[in-house]
Amino acid sequence: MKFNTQLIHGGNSEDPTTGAVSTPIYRSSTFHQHVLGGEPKWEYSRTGNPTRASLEKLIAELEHGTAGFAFASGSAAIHATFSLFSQGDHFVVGSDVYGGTFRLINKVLKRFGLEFTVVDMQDLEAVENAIQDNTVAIYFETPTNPLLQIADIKEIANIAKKHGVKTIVDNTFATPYNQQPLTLGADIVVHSATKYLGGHSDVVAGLAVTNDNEIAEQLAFLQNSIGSTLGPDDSWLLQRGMKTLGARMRVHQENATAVIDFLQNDEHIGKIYYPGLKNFPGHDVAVKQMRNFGAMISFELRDGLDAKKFVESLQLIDLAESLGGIESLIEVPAVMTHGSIPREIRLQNGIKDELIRLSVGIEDSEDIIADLQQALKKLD
Ligand SMILES: Cc1ncc(COP(=O)(O)O)c(C=O)c1O
Ligand SMILES: N[C@@H](CCSC[C@H](N)C(=O)O)C(=O)O
Repeated sequence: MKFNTQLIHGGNSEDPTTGAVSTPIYRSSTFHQHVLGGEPKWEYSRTGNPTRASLEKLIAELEHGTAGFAFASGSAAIHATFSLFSQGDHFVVGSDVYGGTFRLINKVLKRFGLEFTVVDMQDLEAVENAIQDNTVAIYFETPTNPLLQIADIKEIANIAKKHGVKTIVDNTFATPYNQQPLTLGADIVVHSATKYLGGHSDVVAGLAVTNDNEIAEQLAFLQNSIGSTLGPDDSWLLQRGMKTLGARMRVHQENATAVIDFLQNDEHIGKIYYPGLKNFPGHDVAVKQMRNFGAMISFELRDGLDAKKFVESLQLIDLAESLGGIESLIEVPAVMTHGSIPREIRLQNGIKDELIRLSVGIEDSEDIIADLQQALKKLD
């Protein structure tokens, strides 16, 4: 089955009891057991729920994994993934990651004895040099949030394999439509499904996928033990949203291409961060490992222009934290999504105070561009 067909017919596309073509919402916390001490397929909804199971099967299929796990948020999926490891274990992590992931690592996981070395994932030599005797995994986003940096998944996974460590990729920005890290050698993929997968800014959810049976068994255990699972209503809503991922991504892409063209030719715009640009550092790797470049764009205004005035002047594009929804969203990472990273670390990693991040939606591109244009004119 090809990708778009899989989106629609994957998972448990037909309910075994009724034949319903939309997976029913099994809104039951527990399930009747016919014999005492048997091994029922369903026993309790934290352990397993048929609606959630359909979604988990679907994401496993889309990412070419063998098992998928749905969580209450992307952060919960990442937390459960790090919970595979133990006190004293060391990780090499990408220097540009979502602010909440930075916070989880520094304010939570370190307290439980996990150790981290932060590395620019574009520098393969630095990645390999950061591996220690107690390193257990390499964790990174590609493209990254918010600088859109590209890491070479295949090369990093090869380094990881050489040293007997796991590769974990946050695939939120690319989605399995644009990139499938497990096929490039990664061991675990995590998602904030709140973003493109859900696609409509109406659900907070997280997913993890692996193709390693041992990891899958442990993740199932952790998902049940920690208990940060996705409920049946949100599981249904997420799977419903995912059915149109391919169709949405095509329009996101078309619009992003038009917006990039506009930004490149507007006199108010300074540096643009977008892997589709030929002179962008990760462009060649992106061409190699992605179907297309996605619809996340970061940029700076020309020196001296007021980013706050610009984002507050937008009328169609929402000033809001999040991305990947059908509506265009804009934000200033230093103040919003990456505010939990201390300023000096943000600056060290290349996130300037005035950096602007745009999630290009699927409205008519002319309207998105007209809105950007009128807000930029206000800066004259
Ligand atoms: C790349 C990335 N990973 C993980 C997360 C965490 O996801 P969630 O907000 O669903 O917890 C986010 C955003 O929140 C993100 O942008
Ligand atoms: N205020 C929230 C930040 C949410 S950011 C959501 C998303 N990852 C994005 O990058 O837009 C928090 O502090 O957790």
